[in-house]
Amino acid sequence: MPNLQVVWFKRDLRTHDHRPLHHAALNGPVLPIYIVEPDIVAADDFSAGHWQFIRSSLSELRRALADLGQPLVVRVGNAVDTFEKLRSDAGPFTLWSHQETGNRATFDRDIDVRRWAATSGIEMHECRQHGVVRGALDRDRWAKQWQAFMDEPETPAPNALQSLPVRPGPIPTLADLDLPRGRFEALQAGGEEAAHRTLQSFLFDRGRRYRREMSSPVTAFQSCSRLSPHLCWGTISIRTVRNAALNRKDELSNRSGRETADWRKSISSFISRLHWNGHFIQKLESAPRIEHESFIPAFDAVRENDFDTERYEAWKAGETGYPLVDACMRALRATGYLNFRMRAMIVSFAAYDLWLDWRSFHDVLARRWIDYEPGIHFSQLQMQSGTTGINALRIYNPTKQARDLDPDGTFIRRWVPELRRVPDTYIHTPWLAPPQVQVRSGCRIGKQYPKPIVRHETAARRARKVIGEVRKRPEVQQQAKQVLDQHGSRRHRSRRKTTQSGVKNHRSHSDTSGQQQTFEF
Ligand SMILES: Cc1cc2nc3c(=O)[nH]c(=O)nc-3n(C[C@H](O)[C@H](O)[C@H](O)COP(=O)(O)OP(=O)(O)OC[C@H]3O[C@@H](n4cnc5c(N)ncnc54)[C@H](O)[C@@H]3O)c2cc1C
Repeated sequence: MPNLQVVWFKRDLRTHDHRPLHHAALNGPVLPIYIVEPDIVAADDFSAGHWQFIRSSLSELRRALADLGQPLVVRVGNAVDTFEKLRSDAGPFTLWSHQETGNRATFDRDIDVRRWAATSGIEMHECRQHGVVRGALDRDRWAKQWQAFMDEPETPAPNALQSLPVRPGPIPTLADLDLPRGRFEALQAGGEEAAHRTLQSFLFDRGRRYRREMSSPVTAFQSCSRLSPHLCWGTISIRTVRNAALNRKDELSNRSGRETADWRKSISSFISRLHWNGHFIQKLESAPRIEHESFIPAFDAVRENDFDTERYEAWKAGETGYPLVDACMRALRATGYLNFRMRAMIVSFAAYDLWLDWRSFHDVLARRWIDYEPGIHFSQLQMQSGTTGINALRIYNPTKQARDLDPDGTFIRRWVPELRRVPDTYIHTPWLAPPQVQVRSGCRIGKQYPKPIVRHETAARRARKVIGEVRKRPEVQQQAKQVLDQHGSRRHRSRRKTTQSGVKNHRSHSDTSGQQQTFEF
């Protein structure tokens, strides 16, 4: 009897383009397993929303694998203990999984599993995912390596799996895991089928105006791909998404007309963002310390003693008095989603206007993003908080963002019902509405809706000064050069310009739509 092949599913809940599954099936009977790890579920960065998405994905994966012959097995417990029990029950096996670039807990867990495998006679194979490069990294060649990885053929799901005498085990509910029901209203559905439907509807229906509409919260929920939770929990591979986008681009190349031109630009913008996915995850892979420490450690001292509970709670609850910030925080809580620009704005507001350390609020966002991808999350939080040392400071003015991106207050009124009847003139600055207007619209400032908890202009001026001074220090400039060498994108080098601190920096540039700035570093 050939050796048992165990496929360990983690953030890769699919059958198509799943190399561990494909290779395992070529080598013997396959036991597909997902391990629910209580320590990881109980951590500050895990939420009921995540579990809802994962759970629906697991149910579908179980059905898909059952159709092939062997349903997904689910166990609750520590990974090493689970594998050790399997070894003592079933004898030695070969273990297959994807490499994972996760948080510290999963990083340590993977080290433990590797160590256990090495000392237990278990052959273990970890396949690449996301185009991230493990081990020694030459950033100059990274883009080429990413490209080569993406150009490799997609692997099909196996035709059939041998049925094994093993109890599948229940997939725990939220209650089983002691996870409080979130206040979600419209969470995206998990599963491989939903991922493919989402991809198709974006490429052939919703995505035409993506390039122009990606930054406004009014349009982004519909016009952006919405593939992020699927990419982050692996219900579709980034290679499959990229190939589908490239095919669509080819198909459009033979056509003309305005609509086609819109489509072409949108698909090109989308493809470049897929590249960023790996680019950002690579930073955490290369420097796991950025989960707990700023890229430039000197920035850790800048805000760490200034935590203000009242400000933090107001931001978290969507009660800051700035309508677009509050609408975003509430929309995120209800849907698990925000588009890039709004994510950047709420972080900028927390970090600069409220002067909160990114480490003090990262977990709220991690729990709320349904697409929590640690590599992107930590890199972006730090970029938007000014702690990388190499990016131009971008302090978003929340009132200007609101006027530009939600001019008539559609999004604000949807998520901040207190402001529903406030006239257009005051929807972005309700605190300026005369008392009689406040009474008429049923929204008195300080009663039904708070007055702004900080003055943006004053806070932004102070933040720019403090961060600018730190950046001028010679040791910080030295560290910034190292950060750029280790993590900086090698694309668009010619666009870099020298900043006031002397550090080579990326100039932020806009899509021709003038909407979303591209932030690569
Ligand atoms: C503070 C902050 C935290 C973020 N945290 C996450 C996170 O935890 N998980 C996550 O997937 N994205 C994160 N992003 C990046 C980005 O906002 C989301 O990828 C995007 O909004 C997801 O929506 P979409 O799939 O509709 O995106 P689309 O615009 O349709 O993009 C398609 C895909 O490209 C990738 N992508 C797009 N923009 C970026 C970017 N700026 N950086 C890296 N990859 C990108 C994502 O995989 C995304 O799903 C964060 C951004 C900020 C500012």
